[in-house]
Amino acid sequence: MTITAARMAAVDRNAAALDVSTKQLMESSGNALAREVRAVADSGDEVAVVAGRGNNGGDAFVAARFLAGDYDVTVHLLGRPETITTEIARENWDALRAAEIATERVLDSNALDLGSPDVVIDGVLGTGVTGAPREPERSAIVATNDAAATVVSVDVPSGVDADTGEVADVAVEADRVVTFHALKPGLEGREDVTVADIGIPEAAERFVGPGDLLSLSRDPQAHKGDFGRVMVIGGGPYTGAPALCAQAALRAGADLAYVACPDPVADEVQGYAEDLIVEPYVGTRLQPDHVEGLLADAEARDVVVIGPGLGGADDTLDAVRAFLEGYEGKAVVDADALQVVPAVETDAELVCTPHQGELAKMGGPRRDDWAERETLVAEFARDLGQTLLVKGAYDVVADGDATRVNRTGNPGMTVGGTGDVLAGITGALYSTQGALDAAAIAAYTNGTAGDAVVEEMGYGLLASDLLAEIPTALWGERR
Ligand SMILES: NC(=O)C1=CN([C@@H]2O[C@H](COP(=O)(O)OP(=O)(O)OC[C@H]3O[C@@H](n4cnc5c(N)ncnc54)[C@H](O)[C@@H]3O)[C@@H](O)[C@H]2O)[C@H](O)CC1
Ligand SMILES: [K+]
Repeated sequence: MTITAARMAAVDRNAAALDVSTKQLMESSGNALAREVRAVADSGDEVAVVAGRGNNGGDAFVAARFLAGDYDVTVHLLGRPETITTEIARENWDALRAAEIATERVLDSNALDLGSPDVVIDGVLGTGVTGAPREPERSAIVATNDAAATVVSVDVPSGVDADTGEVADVAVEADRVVTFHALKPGLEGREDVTVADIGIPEAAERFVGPGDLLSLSRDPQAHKGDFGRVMVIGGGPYTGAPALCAQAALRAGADLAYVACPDPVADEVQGYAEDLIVEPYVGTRLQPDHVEGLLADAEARDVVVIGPGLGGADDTLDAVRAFLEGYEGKAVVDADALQVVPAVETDAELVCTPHQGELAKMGGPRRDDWAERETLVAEFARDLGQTLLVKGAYDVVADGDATRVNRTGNPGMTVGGTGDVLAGITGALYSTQGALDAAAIAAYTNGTAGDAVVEEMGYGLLASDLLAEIPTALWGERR
C-alpha cells in the first residue's frame, strides 16, 4: 500500500494527538536510516549528509548523530540554521553542534563541496516538497548525483513529488531509499527501497483524528469561493429533520442550503431558520410525480441529501428510487430513503448514513463485534459500490477500499435529530471532499460538536445545540 504525502501529514498529526510526537517519529526515522547506512558502509567510511531545512533534513541530522562514532560524518546544511523550518529539526541540528559533529553551512548554491565520500545521505527534500527543486537544493541534488558514492535517500529521492510520484527534471538517483511508515508514490515496485516502521500507531490511520481535518484547508485555491450548494430533499411527516439537516450544512460551510419539501410544511421549515431556501412542491409527502422537477433542480446543486423526515410511505420510497435512478451526482442518503439503495440502479455516488437498525434493513451486517463489524461494513460497502457511514458508539466509515473509525461523540447524542445534523454536515463536506473523507470528517465533527455541548452544559442536549458548535469543531481550536 502506498500513502500520499497529504495522507502522511494527516497520519502524522493524528499520531501527535495520540501522544506520539513528531519528534519521537523523527528519532525512529533517523535510527532506521542509520541502520541502512551501516548496511552499505564500512567502519571509518566517509559519510556526507546533505540536508535541507525541513524535517527530511531533520531525519538526516538524527542519523548523523547515530553514525558519528563509527564513521567520518560531515553534515552539509543547505542554508542558515535560523532558516530551518521546524523546531524539531532545529533541535536535532543543535544536538549535532553540541556534540561537535562536523557541520557545514551551504550559503551559496555553488559552495557545496562534498569531497569524496563513500556514502551520501540525501536529506534534501521529502514529503514537504512543492514543485520542482529550486536553488540551492537543485545544485545539491546535482552534486549528490556527481559523487562517486552510494547514495541513500531519506523517505523519497529528492526531486520526486511524494503526492504524485512525478520525477522532476533534476532528481536524486538513489542506490537505496529508506522510506517511513509506508511506500510513497513513485516507489512502488523498486527493489532498492526499505519501508521502515517508525512507531506510528495503527490507531493514527484507523481512527479519524485532527489530522483528517487538514485536507479542509490544504488547497484553498482548489475550491475558491465555492463551498457548495446543498439540496435537502426531506420533510413531510416530519419538519424538524430537513431544517436541522440544511442548517448543519450551512454551519459546515455550504454556501447555500435548499430544502425541497411538501408545501403544507414549507412555512414551518422556513420558520426554523430564515437562512434556508425553501422550495415547496404540491402535496403532503414526496411522490413519484415530484421527481422530474427535483431532478431538474438538483442539476444546479453540488450535493443532494435525501431522506431526512421524508417518512417511509410506499409511494415516497418509489419516488426516492426514481430520483436515484435519474440522478448522476453526489448524494447523501439517510433515514427511510436508505432501504431503497441496495436494489436501485444508479449512477449517483452515494454516501449512505444508516444506524445499526437501518443497516440491517438494507440487508447489511447485524453483528456487533467491533473488529468483525469493521470488516463486515467494508464488505457491504464493496458489494453496494457506495460509501457507508454506519453510526454507533464508534462510527464505521468504509468505501470498500479504506475503512475509518470515529470515536468522538457521547451517549447524549442518541437524542432525535443528531443523525439529521450529521447528514447535513456530510452533504456540505462532500461538495469539496471525496466521499470517504467527507463522511469521516463529518462523523468526527458531529461527535466533537456533541462533546463540546455536553462539556458546556451536561447531558440533555438537543440536536439543535450541535449547530453552533460545528464551525469550531471543523475550523476552531478544538481540532
Ligand atoms: N510524516 C511523518 O510522520 C514524519 C516525517 N518525517 C520526515 O519529514 C519529511 C517531511 O518534512 P517537511 O518538513 O514537511 O518537508 P521537507 O523536509 O520535505 O521539505 C520542506 C523544506 O523544503 C523547502 N522546499 C519545498 N519545496 C521545495 C522546492 N521545490 N525546492 C526547494 N526547496 C523546497 C521548504 O521550504 C522547506 O524548507 C518526510 O519526508 C520525512 O522525511 C519525520 O521523520 C517525522 C515523521
Ligand atoms: K530525500
